[in-house]
Amino acid sequence: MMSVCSRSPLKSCAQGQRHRGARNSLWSRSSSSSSSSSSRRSLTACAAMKVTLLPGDGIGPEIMDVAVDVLNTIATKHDLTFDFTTKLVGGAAIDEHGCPLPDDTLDSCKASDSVLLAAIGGYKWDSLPSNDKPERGLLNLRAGLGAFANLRPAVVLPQLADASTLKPEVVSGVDIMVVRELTGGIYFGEPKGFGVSDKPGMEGSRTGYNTDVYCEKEIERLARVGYAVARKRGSKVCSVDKANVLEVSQLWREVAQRVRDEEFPDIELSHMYVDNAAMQLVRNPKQFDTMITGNIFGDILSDEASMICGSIGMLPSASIGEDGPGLFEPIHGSAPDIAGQDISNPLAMILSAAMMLRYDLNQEAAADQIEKAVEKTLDDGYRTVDLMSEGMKQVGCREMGDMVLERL
Ligand SMILES: NC(=O)C1=CN([C@@H]2O[C@H](COP(=O)(O)OP(=O)(O)OC[C@H]3O[C@@H](n4cnc5c(N)ncnc54)[C@H](O)[C@@H]3O)[C@@H](O)[C@H]2O)C=CC1
Ligand SMILES: CC(C)CC(=O)C(=O)O
Ligand SMILES: [Mg+2]
Repeated sequence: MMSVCSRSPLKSCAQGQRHRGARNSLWSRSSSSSSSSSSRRSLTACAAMKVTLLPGDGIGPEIMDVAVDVLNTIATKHDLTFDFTTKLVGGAAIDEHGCPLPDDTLDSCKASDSVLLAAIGGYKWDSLPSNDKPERGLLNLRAGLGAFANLRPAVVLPQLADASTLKPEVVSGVDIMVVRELTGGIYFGEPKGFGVSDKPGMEGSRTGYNTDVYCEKEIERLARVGYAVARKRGSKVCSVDKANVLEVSQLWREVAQRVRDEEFPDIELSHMYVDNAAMQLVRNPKQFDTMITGNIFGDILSDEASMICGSIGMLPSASIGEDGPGLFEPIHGSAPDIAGQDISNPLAMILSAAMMLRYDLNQEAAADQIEKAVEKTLDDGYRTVDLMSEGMKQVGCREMGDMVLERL
């Protein structure tokens, strides 16, 4: 059975012994499996794995609770020890400390082997100035950890081929890895702000502006991750940009092509404009293997890809840099519209914990076991409301978590 995110592109460390910089060398390995020497080494008992937990806002705390239960259960089965520290981020941190990313939170994350985040944001904080919003806390966390590459696997599990709004024959077998640049582009570019227009005919009208900017080094390092990831998959990469209009995309395309030509000649590379990519994802998603793209395009395309898989509540992600702990989070937000009702889907959160075990903590077997338990739960017909279809058994967030725990 295909596992949700089993084709690990990167591995870094044994339990409690982070190997700084190890990811880079491992990116170029041609294969990874649970019998690799690094995985075997990880099975020997060693120090506790320090993990900072960031439940955040909205549905964040309820899905985090479930994921922590899963991690605690898997720890007993694999003789692992977690040292969890829970910290505030986003709206919860604003309410308590007046800022969305307190130093104490970032310091804890940096001192950890890995970071697990649920989601941030909510209506309550929507009218704050941009730099004070929960979302800025998340962006600064990603930047603070140097987590520039965001891996978002969009895999259609056979159990959920009919859960998508698209036809089963269109989505069955889809297995896409979106590699999104995460610490640059328009979410970070300067100048940004509000002003007054001097455009002819619009003089005096308020303006809002942002800057989409990438330097060559940012594109190069993201492209390298994308190609290395692709090597462990179908060796086929589609780089998505808007080079027919944007200078920043023209540079993106040129650099992506150069890195491929100079360092990854075995990779089949194509380029696609983002508007076409959005359309092609719905028309024929199976044409894609690995996509590399900038921050905003990857944000949007991965939400679109999630619906190919049945629900945004299914997609986990790993955000990684050259060094330091990775950040693992579902791709969805805090879903304030359903928060506090115990109806959210915790599977993306659980699968993010599995990605953390595999990518950051080198616990391949434990990650496999969690993913299999998720698939078995779906096999047995349990569905949260976002995935619900005729003949299935509807469960809430907590109960879905319990079903996964029973199958671990
Ligand atoms: N990484 C993060 O923490 C992110 C935070 N946000 C923030 O989240 C807040 C809400 O943003 P939206 O645009 O509504 O995006 P969202 O992803 O929170 O929700 C979009 C839709 O999907 C549903 N949904 C999301 N996750 C679900 C789950 N696990 N189970 C079932 N249904 C789920 C929601 O109920 C909603 O109808 C905003 O404040 C936004 O800035 C948005 C995206 C990512
Ligand atoms: C703060 C946002 C950029 C979060 C988001 O939508 C995402 O990372 O998917
Ligand atoms: Mg998003």
